[in-house]
Amino acid sequence: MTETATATRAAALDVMAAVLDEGRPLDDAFDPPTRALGPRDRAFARLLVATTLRRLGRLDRILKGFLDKPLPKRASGARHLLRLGAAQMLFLGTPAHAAVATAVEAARRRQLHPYAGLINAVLRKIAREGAQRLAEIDDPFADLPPWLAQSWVEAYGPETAAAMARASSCEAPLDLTPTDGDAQALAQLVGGVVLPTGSVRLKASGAIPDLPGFREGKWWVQDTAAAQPVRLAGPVAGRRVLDLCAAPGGKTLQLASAGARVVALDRSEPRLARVRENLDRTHLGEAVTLVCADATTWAPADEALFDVVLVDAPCSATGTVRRHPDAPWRKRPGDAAALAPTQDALLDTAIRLLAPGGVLIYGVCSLQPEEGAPRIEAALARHPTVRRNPVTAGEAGLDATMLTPEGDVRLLPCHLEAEGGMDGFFIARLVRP
Ligand SMILES: C[S@@+](CC[C@H](N)C(=O)[O-])C[C@H]1O[C@@H](n2cnc3c(N)ncnc32)[C@H](O)[C@@H]1O
Repeated sequence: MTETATATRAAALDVMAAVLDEGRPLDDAFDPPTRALGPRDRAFARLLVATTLRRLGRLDRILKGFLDKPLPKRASGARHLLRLGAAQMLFLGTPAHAAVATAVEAARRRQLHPYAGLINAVLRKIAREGAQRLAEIDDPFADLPPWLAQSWVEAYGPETAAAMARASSCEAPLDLTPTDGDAQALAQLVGGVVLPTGSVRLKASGAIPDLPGFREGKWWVQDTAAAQPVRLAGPVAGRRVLDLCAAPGGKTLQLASAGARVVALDRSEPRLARVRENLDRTHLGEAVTLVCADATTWAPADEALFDVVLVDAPCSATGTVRRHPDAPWRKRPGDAAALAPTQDALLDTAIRLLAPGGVLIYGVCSLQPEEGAPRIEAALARHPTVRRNPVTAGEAGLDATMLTPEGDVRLLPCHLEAEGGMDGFFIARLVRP
């Protein structure tokens, strides 16, 4: 077994521990343990951890069946190595002898000697019988924490929730938004397809900066669901637009590229720096003023109101599980409800700063019902100056299955299933007559 193969598994183990034991987001946790690996090993470590997290429920069920008694809490390192080893054999096609040997070596390297024998024995059993056990798991919700699955079943019904769960466990394709608005030309340039919703989709991609047109700023990465809020704002050219939660800037770029004069506000300075980078790369910075402030208390110095206000609110982000497979395991049942006061306060600011005749778009990349329609109902009750402006089928390529009876947009991971799905998103459109 090569030294680098063991180092890659040991690094993957460290990332798993940071995510599952310390609750750190995968994107933050990945870099430090894997920095010393070469690009290929790093890519494999990422694939391995992401696959293990995506299939965690199934892997744990299978492992449980091969353990005589549950592993103690202090053995979490051994548990992660078992999960990683099983994921390699059952989902990544790694030969059994390699998966077992590297797991045992990685255990020794991380001072988990007492568990080396157990890891060896359990992974050998999985090599023999794991595929059969996997085939026997007939549960679409197997890879979601039970509270999350339950919340989807209650909100959407068992059939839709099952389709959402299945779609959420697939890797997300790469969606691009063209800087000049010409999706057909961009699809040709990158070898992608234009979705009914207007984004360009790539089924497979290498490193993003190596794709054609990236360095020239011809596009940015944006899931097609995340591109819908701005598409529903109507014509914005020449209009004064406030993007209240702007970073990292996907929607600010859309607004600027459509000719709006944008104030892009976010409370996080480091995240605003990413908006600046994106604006520089796409040459769209001239039309945008960046503001670092808490949106719930902010007012513009000139006190002028805005024609369009966008609230892409912080949320539990359960609609983005496809690209953040760590998220379900780091979230807790009360997370969505805990964000309601912030979402309400952001809506209050948006309505306070909306000019007569103006449009307000509220969006969250969440599938949790409490972050969607109830926030809008509560805002409408607090502010009789605004009303809903229902979205209709056909707008921005959305079909009737993507709309609620009230005219809000409810995008699900299983929408556009044949094309590879989309993130979950809730969008509401309000106007101040
Ligand atoms: C969902 S993200 C926005 C994504 C962004 N609109 C895009 O399309 O790339 C939510 C953002 O809200 C910001 N945020 C959260 N609370 C805020 C507040 N009280 N004031 C301003 N920004 C806030 C976060 O820093 C985060 O960048």
